[in-house]
Amino acid sequence: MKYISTRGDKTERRFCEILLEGLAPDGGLYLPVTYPLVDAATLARWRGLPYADLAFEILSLYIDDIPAEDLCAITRRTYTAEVFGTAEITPIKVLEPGLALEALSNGPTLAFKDMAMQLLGQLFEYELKRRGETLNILGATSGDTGSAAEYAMRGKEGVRVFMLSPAGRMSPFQQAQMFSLQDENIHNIAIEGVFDDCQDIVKAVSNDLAFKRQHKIGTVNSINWARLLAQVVYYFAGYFLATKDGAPSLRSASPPPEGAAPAWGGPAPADLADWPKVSFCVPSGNFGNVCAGHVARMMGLPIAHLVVATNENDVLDEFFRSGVYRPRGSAETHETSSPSMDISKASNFERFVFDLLGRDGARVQALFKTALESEGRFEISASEHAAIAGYGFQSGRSSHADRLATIRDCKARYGVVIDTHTADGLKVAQGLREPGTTMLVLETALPVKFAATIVEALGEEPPRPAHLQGIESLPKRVQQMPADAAQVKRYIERHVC
Ligand SMILES: N[C@@H](CCOP(=O)(O)O)C(=O)O
Repeated sequence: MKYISTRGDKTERRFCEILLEGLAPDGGLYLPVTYPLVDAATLARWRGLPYADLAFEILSLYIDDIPAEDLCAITRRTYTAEVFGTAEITPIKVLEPGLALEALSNGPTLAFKDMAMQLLGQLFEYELKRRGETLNILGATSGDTGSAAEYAMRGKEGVRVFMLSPAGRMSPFQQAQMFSLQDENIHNIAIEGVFDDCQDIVKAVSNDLAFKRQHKIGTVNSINWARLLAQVVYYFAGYFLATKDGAPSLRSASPPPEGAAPAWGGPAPADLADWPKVSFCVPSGNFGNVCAGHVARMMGLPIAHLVVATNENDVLDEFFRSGVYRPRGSAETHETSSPSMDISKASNFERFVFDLLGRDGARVQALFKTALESEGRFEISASEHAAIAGYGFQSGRSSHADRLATIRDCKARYGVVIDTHTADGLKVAQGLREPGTTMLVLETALPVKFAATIVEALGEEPPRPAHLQGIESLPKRVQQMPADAAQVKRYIERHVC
């Protein structure tokens, strides 16, 4: 499989190249030239696989520059019951018939980010060793990516992490998870600003190609295709678990009708037409998680709807309702009780718009660079807006009051305590359920990461794993600085060999 940029550079690159490169040189994001389509026979075969082997099958469709036996060993090393708590890796918790949570937060840092980051740690280590190179990872986090990346990369040979986070805006638990790490190769930088300022710095540094090459800068955010690819796997796993008892009889595979699909993939092959459909509701900030669902759907996984759930920072909900994309500035970005989604410029949104606009890189460049820089907004045409329905997207927003009510209701009705982001997802999902279609809400994190809001909702502390007792009082290792890419670059220069 080869990869191209969303901004018009059609140079085709291979997986390991873009794994280390992150952002494309023209400032765009990488996507595969086509989405490989799965048919009924393939889905039927995959249904019974352990998670690690399912990951291997899916990754193999996109990675042709790592030998199969090495890739298989990597996925088997990554997705183990020891690391993710259960043999299923992403079990589902049925709340009531037709409504379930997909548990994604049983990894080392108690958030769904571990699902991809543990794999990235293995892939980086493998590829760097093979090349005899080192990598300096520059990342941005609103709370969960940072700790997942640091836990996955700590102690890894040849890898250093520089993680930018918005000063004072993450929960005390999230800050403690990151800042208590004392490893030499981990650098925490608290930026005086919001997450978008951190992400802008990552992009500014990555777009300085001379600096990027000289200091071997890579990224672990979902702007890196490898992150998304790893996340595609749990849509398939969730689908199989949700349809375990309702699998249809299988027919022999037949190719999709000619002309039914755009050149880069989708819709589902005809032989999947009578497979049950599942909808996914995805709490969304940087649009990476739900963009992985878009990729799964383009591959033919029978997904009815991909529901984008935002918090009070509702730029994406506004876009899906109106066709207007108007990212907010720092002053307009609300500090909420689901802080990991306090994001107003969702990076991966560009990937979806690239597909929506017929993969017209020049148009994407005109919208995401020219229009956003000059006018701070863009609007797609009415027919383009109407076309969104064909991609299965729906959206909704949640507020602090909704979050509290949903956490209380979920505990009272189902005996399940959920975190604030998952509550945003469940709230939006409840408003968009359809009879006969199971809705899976993707769990974002465990409630202990946002204890103050859980106490506000339920009057009780959420359960905390024994090894994380007292984490907030450990010594902290963090450097604070203004939102200034030049200062971050100087810091990196001083700390790389
Ligand atoms: N919600 C994220 C923000 C970064 O998103 P990513 O998926 O691009 O890494 C966080 O918790 O840090």
